[in-house]
Amino acid sequence: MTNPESRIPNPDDREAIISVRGLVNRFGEQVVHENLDLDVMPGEILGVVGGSGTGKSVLMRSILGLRRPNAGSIEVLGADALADDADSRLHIERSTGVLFQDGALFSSLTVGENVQVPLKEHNPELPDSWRYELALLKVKLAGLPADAIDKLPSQLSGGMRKRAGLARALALDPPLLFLDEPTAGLDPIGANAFDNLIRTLQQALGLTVFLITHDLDTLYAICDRIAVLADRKVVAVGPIEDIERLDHPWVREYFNGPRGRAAREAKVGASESEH
Ligand SMILES: Nc1ncnc2c1ncn2[C@@H]1O[C@H](COP(=O)(O)OP(=O)(O)OP(=O)(O)O)[C@@H](O)[C@H]1O
Repeated sequence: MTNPESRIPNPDDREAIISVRGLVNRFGEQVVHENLDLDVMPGEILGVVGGSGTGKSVLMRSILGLRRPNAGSIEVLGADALADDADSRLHIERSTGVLFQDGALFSSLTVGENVQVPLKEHNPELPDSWRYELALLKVKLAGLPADAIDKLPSQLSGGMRKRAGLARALALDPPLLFLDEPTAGLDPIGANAFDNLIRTLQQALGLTVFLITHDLDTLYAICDRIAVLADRKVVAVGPIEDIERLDHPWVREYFNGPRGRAAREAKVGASESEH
């Protein structure tokens, strides 16, 4: 019999920071998720991939409590994400930052005012000058120049708008960050810079990141594990080396197509030049 005290800790024994069990999501006749299970581990960047319409955004919305699933359970940081009580909702809201695909900034507010929205909502007691300073810190953390704080979203480039959205997502210092296709619409250099920013912030702030993407370069460059959505559930989760060998039709086509090969070769080239 194994003495429990002599067991060597296994990283997989860590408790999940997000735990989804038996998730079902339906829209009328359309079944998007059927008994979907997923664990997100603390401190990881989990890349969530899958064909168009496989339910990546619906999964994220369910975890965030923005959509009530038809069945299943979801725990976020130990709280029941589907509970109706205000305390659980507040706990999850305060612990999660979200960057939606289009940045979802208020177009009539400056970048600084956008970043201050969650601060005003959750820390109304803070003096205005402190809120401004905190917003400035987040703007700089997101890699924007300080003068971007007084600009309107329409005065920024697409890449800068994403960074402004990221600054707002970080406003409350959440341990959990959700990113929906963060590099979509960015040119390759901008996308690469954004990947590096996410990795740097994740390491510096100890974030756990749930990242929906179609971008193979992002998967190879910064994701610790990949979750594949197909056939209405998560068909596999693991490091990319394991996922790319998976015998599943969508996975074969995705990872072994010309883009998959190019991303893999770029990763190999990058690790060789590091040594
Ligand atoms: N509010 C809604 N009402 C009806 N159907 C919906 C709703 N939201 C999502 N769906 C459907 O659920 C399915 C999954 O949508 P979802 O946006 O999660 O896909 P996705 O994997 O994120 O796709 P993509 O990669 O194209 O962004 C789609 O077929 C979509 O049409």
